[in-house]
Amino acid sequence: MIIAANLKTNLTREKTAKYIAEVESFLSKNSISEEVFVFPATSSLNSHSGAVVVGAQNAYPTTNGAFTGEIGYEQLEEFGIKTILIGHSERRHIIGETQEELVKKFNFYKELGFKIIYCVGEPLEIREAGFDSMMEYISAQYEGIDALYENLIVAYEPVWAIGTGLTPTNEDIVAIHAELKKKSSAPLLYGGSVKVTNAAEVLALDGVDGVLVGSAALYAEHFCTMCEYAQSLSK
Ligand SMILES: O=C[C@H](O)COP(=O)(O)O
Repeated sequence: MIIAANLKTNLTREKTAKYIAEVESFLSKNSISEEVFVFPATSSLNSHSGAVVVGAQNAYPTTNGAFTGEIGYEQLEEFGIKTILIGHSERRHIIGETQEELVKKFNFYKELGFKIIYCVGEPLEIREAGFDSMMEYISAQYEGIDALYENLIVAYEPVWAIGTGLTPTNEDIVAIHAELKKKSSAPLLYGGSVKVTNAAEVLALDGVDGVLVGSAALYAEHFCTMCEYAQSLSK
């Protein structure tokens, strides 16, 4: 299974290094062989070797150049980063990235062979419009994306469940994942208010190949416990 921590705009470089070391040591002591990813803030990226795969939360589709405030492949390559999150709801809805921009980013990092965790998910008003409208909205987020890309992982994250403590019902997660599995056979993660208290339940659901965790992952101990749950449930 796949357990991913998105640290968002949290933790300093020093605290991130400690965090990754703690997770690494836990995985090793407990012989955990699940796929574990950590996405630190850009300023905390660093080279890492071990079981934890460190990825970028974002990067611009360029090797280098005049793109003030952005980083490109050259800055990722320095640290051996070959994994990237694309399409996270905070990038879509807060930063305002369009599908067209995400497609460019996807294609650029795909060409470089990156592992891509591509996020999709609907806001509350779309969810309230019913299942068909919701699936139509999510389908549009697959437009221009190579769903057959061999290094693709998809994360379904309802926008209204992110950082809110709200989650869809288990039945809803299973139903939506079943629909999304028709679009891509890539591993499919669930994200949105996954905590140490519900992670085992979510991980056990049909069609859930792992979780993408934000707030709760900031506690290394909680994140490690989720990795342990994944190991014991491994399917
Ligand atoms: O990338 C992670 C998701 O945005 C989930 O965040 P959350 O666990 O704080 O709800």
